[in-house]
Amino acid sequence: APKIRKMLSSGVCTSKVQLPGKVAIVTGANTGIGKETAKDLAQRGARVYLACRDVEKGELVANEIQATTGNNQVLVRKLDLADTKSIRAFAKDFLAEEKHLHILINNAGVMMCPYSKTADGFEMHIGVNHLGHFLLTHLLLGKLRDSAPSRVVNVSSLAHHLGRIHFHNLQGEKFYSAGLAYCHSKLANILFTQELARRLKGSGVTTYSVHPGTVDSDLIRHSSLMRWMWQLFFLFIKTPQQGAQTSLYCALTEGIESLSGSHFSDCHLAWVSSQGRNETIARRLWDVSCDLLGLPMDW
Ligand SMILES: NC(=O)c1ccc[n+]([C@@H]2O[C@H](COP(=O)([O-])OP(=O)(O)OC[C@H]3O[C@@H](n4cnc5c(N)ncnc54)[C@H](O)[C@@H]3O)[C@@H](O)[C@H]2O)c1
Repeated sequence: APKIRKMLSSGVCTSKVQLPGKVAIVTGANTGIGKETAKDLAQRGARVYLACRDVEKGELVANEIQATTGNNQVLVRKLDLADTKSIRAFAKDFLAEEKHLHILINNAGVMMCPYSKTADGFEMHIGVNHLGHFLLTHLLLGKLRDSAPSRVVNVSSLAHHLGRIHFHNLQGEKFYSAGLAYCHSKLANILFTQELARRLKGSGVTTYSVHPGTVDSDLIRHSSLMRWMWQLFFLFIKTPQQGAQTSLYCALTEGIESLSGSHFSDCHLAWVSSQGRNETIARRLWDVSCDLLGLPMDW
């Protein structure tokens, strides 16, 4: 099965780029796609911060990555994207301890979890997947600008095609479906990427959104239907290492800077839904996100 999976997975990042002296952050790096992304960046010599909710699990993974790559610059820091205090504390400590940030991979995510709220009262999918990463990027942007050329990769999903940004129901106030809440948040990742690219034009900081493929990971833990479908189609499902390739492609490949704001899948440009290409919605989502997080709108 692994051989067949390999054949079916066309997207492979073939970049030979090495990263000595470069600094990267990967959110949700203690499992799945994030762990494999962090491992590859460490293999290339970067100092990699594993930004994890569970520091103990993160330390185990950091030890494993250090042992397999021989890179001891793999560090774990606490980050709970469901709590803006934790996000601010992570950013404050990082900014104090590091001079540079070259690669930010906004990878962490929750999918189809039962209705719940973040510490700040945001619905969990939009709160963690979109608002948490929006705030994190905001807080780290100065460092990214100072370290340019630098990149922000937002891990979205093909599921964004089913997403809609309903501004009157952004937090599931009027109606809620866990499956759709995930799709909406992944659409928000794409709109954020595009608006960020527009605002960062000429700064040397570029940004990309990614669909990693359908990947065997813990993400589907909340849905027995998804687990059943994953088993049925297991030959078509990527390993986490294969799932990391498009994030790596966007973080590393030279010469894609003019494609800042674009969406990628299988290491190629990918189609985005019509809502995902709507500049008016992207601008309004930016403003609403700033409002919810108490941020200035012109960052
Ligand atoms: N697996 C797939 O088929 C698939 C498909 C499309 C998109 N994606 C996206 O890929 C990304 C990675 O998912 P994965 O498949 O590796 O799943 P995963 O569940 O293995 O990884 C998600 C990571 O996010 C972390 N996380 C969750 N809530 C967090 C919080 N509040 N604060 C900090 N970290 C938190 C988890 O601890 C975990 O490390 C997600 O953004 C997901 O939406 C996955």
